[in-house]
Amino acid sequence: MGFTSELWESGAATYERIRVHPFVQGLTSGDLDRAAFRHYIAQDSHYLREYARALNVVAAKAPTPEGTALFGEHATNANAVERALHAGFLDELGGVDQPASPTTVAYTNFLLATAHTGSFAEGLAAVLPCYWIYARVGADLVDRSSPDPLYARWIATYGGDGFQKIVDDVLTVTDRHAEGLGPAERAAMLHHYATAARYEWMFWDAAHRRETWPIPLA
Ligand SMILES: Cc1ncc(CN)c(N)n1
Repeated sequence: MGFTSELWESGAATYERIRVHPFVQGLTSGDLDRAAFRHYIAQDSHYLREYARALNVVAAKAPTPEGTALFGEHATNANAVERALHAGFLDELGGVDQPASPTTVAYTNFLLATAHTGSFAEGLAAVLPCYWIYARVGADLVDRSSPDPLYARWIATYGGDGFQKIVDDVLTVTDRHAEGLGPAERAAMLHHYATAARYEWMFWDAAHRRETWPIPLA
């Protein structure tokens, strides 16, 4: 691996905190409160809609036709495949109509702002933790899976070879693109990656706390 190993290092301490977070540990032990999982899935539906938008912006800025096709396809997947998975969960858990939480809004605004205002490299670094951290969490949990069939399904999705292949493709694009970048752009990538990794921790934590807005809309 090339520059992506530096990116991973910039979020490694955050990843360790994600790995031991009670939400993540509760998925594999089966002890996670179903209400927290339901909250997470509902928030993730909001998240994925905006994430797909950010991916489409990254796709538009990609310097090669292959890059444009790859991220465009992933945007479609985030909208279609992952959201269909979530719809299945919500069917079983009971649908929930909740507004995007403060953490969901902050994370998705960060992704969209970085993708729109930054270079291709910057947008790429911002969207990368969403891919990579989920693949790592899935890989860490897949052997133990979960006694809860719903959580086992979630773990199998992100711990499976199909998701890993998607992530490997993005890591290859990232390493290749980073070869031609100077120190300033690499530093910006490290910063955006580490920021998005922290938002990933916050997303699990917000679901665990079932975060809502402290003040309702009037
Ligand atoms: C918050 C979040 N981060 C990552 C993923 C995996 N695509 C997701 N579904 N949700």
